[in-house]
Formats: sequence, structure tokens, C-alpha cells
Amino acid sequence: MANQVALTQRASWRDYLELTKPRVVALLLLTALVGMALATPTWVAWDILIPALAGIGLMAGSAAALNHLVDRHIDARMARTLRRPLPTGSLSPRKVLTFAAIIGTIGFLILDIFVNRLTAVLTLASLVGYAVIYTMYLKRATPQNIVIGGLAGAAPPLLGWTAVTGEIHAYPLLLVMIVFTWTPPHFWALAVHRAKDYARAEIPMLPVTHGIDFTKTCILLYTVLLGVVCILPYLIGMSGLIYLVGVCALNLIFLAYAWKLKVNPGKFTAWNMFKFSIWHLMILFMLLLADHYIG
Ligand code: HEM
Ligand SMILES: CC(C)=CCC/C(C)=C/CC/C(C)=C/COP(=O)(O)OP(=O)(O)O
Repeated sequence: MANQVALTQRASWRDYLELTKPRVVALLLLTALVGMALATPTWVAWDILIPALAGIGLMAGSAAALNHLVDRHIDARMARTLRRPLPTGSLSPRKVLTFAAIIGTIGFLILDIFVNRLTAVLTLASLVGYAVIYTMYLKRATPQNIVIGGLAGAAPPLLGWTAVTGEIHAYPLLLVMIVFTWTPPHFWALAVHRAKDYARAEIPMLPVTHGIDFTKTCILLYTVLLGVVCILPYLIGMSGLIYLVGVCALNLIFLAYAWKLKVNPGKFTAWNMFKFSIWHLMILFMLLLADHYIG
């Protein structure tokens, strides 16, 4: 009996963790950390670093839980998402709303009390951008949903910077532009692979509304644009050669995927490009960090 209770509790904690999209939030936090590091020539003071990461992480997790709540009916219709805690019934909508409200409020208070109000307000705007503007409206309304909604996911480098300086600056806005331009190839590669899922759920993603071939052209064009945007930190003197050489290599690989996807795709090219997109962004931000401290 005791064992059974313990098992139930463990399973339910895993459900709550899943609501927060932990791997997505981990990468968001890396971009926020780099935003913080680039704002100072030395290492970020721990009394800012810890509350900033905790606050941004909790509010991003809250936004992700709200996305699960709002999307529970469409998630139940897609093979990729039907095993999530709400579609399976392991968590009720009320529990998810309470959880999202609690961690979101704690996150906001941590940022407001221990970091600064600008960061708290900008993080709240990102939460609303993702959970309300993207999830409740754009996702169901237009194939440009992820392009516009991408701004919320792109914000963390700016949030990291404002956490340290209390001000908005052109450097972190450039990092926001990089994540913003990266988002369409990241998501559309997955959407090409999962086009049938989105069609079944009647979500107007680009491959559903404009076809797979047109989406592949858009992926290719955004990948070229990303290559250009990624050079800007070097051109304005924000980053050095370590970053430049590394990011050019990353973008050449990304471009090779986009080209293959358009011209000569295999069954898993879109899926492989989606998986590489995550490595691409992670390594890009690690390069920025390496360049800042050893470049
Ligand atoms: C509007 C913007 C975005 C959309 C629509 C989007 C969409 C998605 C989707 C649908 C998945 C799930 C793939 C699956 O179930 O296997 C995913 C995975 C992922 N995304 Fe995004 N994404 C966006 C922005 C971002 C941003 C800004 C980041 C990080 C900086 C990010 C990082 C990740 C990571 C790490 C994964 C893998 C998660 C895992 O393995 O569980 N995404 N994305
Ligand atoms: C406060 C702050 C920084 C907010 C961050 C916003 C955030 C968590 C962005 C994640 C982007 C993402 C995973 C979108 C996919 O949603 P989807 O509904 O298209 O994908 P799904 O079908 O997998 O749920």
C-alpha cells in the first residue's frame, strides 16, 4: 500500500514536470544566462544569477503549463501530444491552472523583489505573448503564428541582460533577432515531418495551409537569413573570431539540411533538421559564452 502511494506521487510529479516543457526551458535558460554574461566583463554576481534564472525558468514553465491547458483538446488529436498529462486525464484542468498560477506568481515575485521590475515586466510580457497571444489566438488563426509568436521564445537573452543592467541595449536585441530568425526553420522542419498531425487537428500551420513544398522554400530562405543575422554580432564588434568561425560552420550545416530538405529529401531529413536545430542554437550560445571569456 505504502509503495503504491509512493508510486502514484512519483508519477504525478513527473506529470507536473512535463507540463513545464523542461528541455525547452533549459535551452531558454541557457540563452538567458548568455544574455547575463555578455552584460558584464566578469562573471555574473550570484545574487542576480540565481534569482534571475529561477524567476525566468518558473515563468517560462508557467507559460508552458498554460499552453498545455489551452491546447488540451488539440493535443488529444495529435499522435505527438496525446500522451500529455491533460489528454490522458492524469491531471485535471483545474490542477494545471493552479500549478501554472502558483509557479508563475512565484517567478514574477522573485524577479521583482530580487532582480528588477523591468525584467519582471518583460518576462511577464513573454509569458502573455506565448500563453495568450500565440497559444490562444495566433496558433489557430494564421500560418505566420510561429513567426510572430517566436518573439516570446526569443526574449530570454534580453531578459538576462536587463537582469544584470536594468536597461535594454542593442547587443541583447541582436541575440533576440538570432533566436527569432532561428525559430521558423526549427519549427517548420518539425511541422513538415508532422504535417498530417496538424492537418488532423485542423491547426493552420504553414505545411497545412500552403503545402509542404512551399514550407521547405520558406525554411531555406529563413536559414539563409539566419546565416546573415548570425554574422552581425561579429560585424558590430560584439563577438570575436571564435564565435564567427563556429557560427559559420553551424550555419553551413543548417543550410545543408535545408537544401537537402528542399532538393533531395529522405524520409527523416525534416526530423533530422529539427533535431539539429536544437544543437545549432545550443552550440551557438555556448560559442558566444566561450568567445566572451576566452576570445
Ligand atoms: C514559437 C516558437 C516555437 C515553436 C512553435 C516551437 C515548437 C516546438 C515543438 C512543437 C517542439 C516539440 C517537438 C517534439 O514533441 O518532439 C519543440 C521542441 C523543442 N524546442 Fe521549440 N519551438 C519554439 C521555440 C523554441 C525556443 C525559443 C527554444 C529555445 C530557445 C526551443 C527549444 C526547443 C527544444 C530544446 C525542444 C526539444 C524538446 C524535447 O526534446 O522535449 N523552441 N519546439
Ligand atoms: C516567460 C517566457 C520566457 C516564456 C517562454 C515561452 C516559451 C515556453 C516558449 C516555448 C516555445 C514552444 C515550445 C512553442 C511550442 O508550442 P506549441 O503549442 O506550438 O507546441 P506543442 O504542440 O508541442 O505544445
